[in-house]
Amino acid sequence: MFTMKKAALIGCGALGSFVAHGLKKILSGDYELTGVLDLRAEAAQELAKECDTRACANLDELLSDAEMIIETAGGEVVRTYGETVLNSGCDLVILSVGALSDKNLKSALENAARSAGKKVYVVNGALGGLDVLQTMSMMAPTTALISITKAPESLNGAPFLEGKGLPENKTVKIFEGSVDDAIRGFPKNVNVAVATALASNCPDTKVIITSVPGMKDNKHCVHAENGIITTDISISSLPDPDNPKSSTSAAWSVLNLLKNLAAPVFYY
Ligand SMILES: NC(=O)C1=CN([C@@H]2O[C@H](COP(=O)(O)OP(=O)(O)OC[C@H]3O[C@@H](n4cnc5c(N)ncnc54)[C@H](OP(=O)(O)O)[C@@H]3O)[C@@H](O)[C@H]2O)C=CC1
Ligand SMILES: O=C([O-])CC(=O)C(=O)O
Repeated sequence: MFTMKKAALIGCGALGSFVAHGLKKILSGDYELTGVLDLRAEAAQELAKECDTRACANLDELLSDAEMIIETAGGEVVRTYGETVLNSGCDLVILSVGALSDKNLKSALENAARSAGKKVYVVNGALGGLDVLQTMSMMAPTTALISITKAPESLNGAPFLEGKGLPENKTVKIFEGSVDDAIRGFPKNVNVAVATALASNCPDTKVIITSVPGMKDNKHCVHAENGIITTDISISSLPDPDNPKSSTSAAWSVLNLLKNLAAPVFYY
């Protein structure tokens, strides 16, 4: 039986705020939001006030009253806090799955989760269909390609672009290469690519990133094959009004995971 769970959140930006409000509005029967933490103390204080919870000053304070930590902050938080969260006896929900492209970090988190008897949950995020990719990889070796298309303002600022702005008047393919190079070059844009590679167990997943001026949606298309199943997953979703790099659907996928964990029937 699922009993009321104490959930706390790291990262009070666009998606974290959406998740915190969603927890209060639609999941308050199953989850209590016990605290929020952000690098910017004022962001945490504002969200805490809006959601009637604690603004915590550090991780220890956040962990002091939590059974689950939801990361909506960025890969660095997964790297620096992940093991501590699990060792403290909390489950960890990860949005910045790009961090798991680091194999050492991934196995350290797996080991910590196993020893603590806790789980790391990787959400579908702005994509979807990770279950299909994982099922395919169980059946047979799977190959995958992901094509990511966004407007220039959703991509500008990525380290790969080295400060250069993308053209506002023409479509440009700006990247074609490996998942590891993609997440290094676009850490806030291609978490979906790392999720694809991990779920399909295809480290050679190819990534294509295209900038399309005037594009309204963030679009993610995965093509995967294993000789038995061929799948095409295509998701277009609106950028978050507070952060055009991120799709609000990614925050919804966190809420949906939490809903599934609390429900008697799990739509996996
Ligand atoms: N899996 C998926 O499909 C998707 C994953 N993502 C991931 O989700 C993350 C959050 O997205 P979004 O909400 O749009 O990003 P935002 O930049 O709007 O919010 C991130 C927040 O986390 C804070 N933060 C950063 N580092 C730390 C830290 N060490 N401790 C506490 N707080 C910290 C930031 O503070 P500050 O502003 O000071 O840096 C900021 O307030 C992205 O970075 C990306 O990695 C996003 C979209 C889809
Ligand atoms: O939200 C999106 O469109 C996808 C994204 O930023 C990511 O995968 O990092």
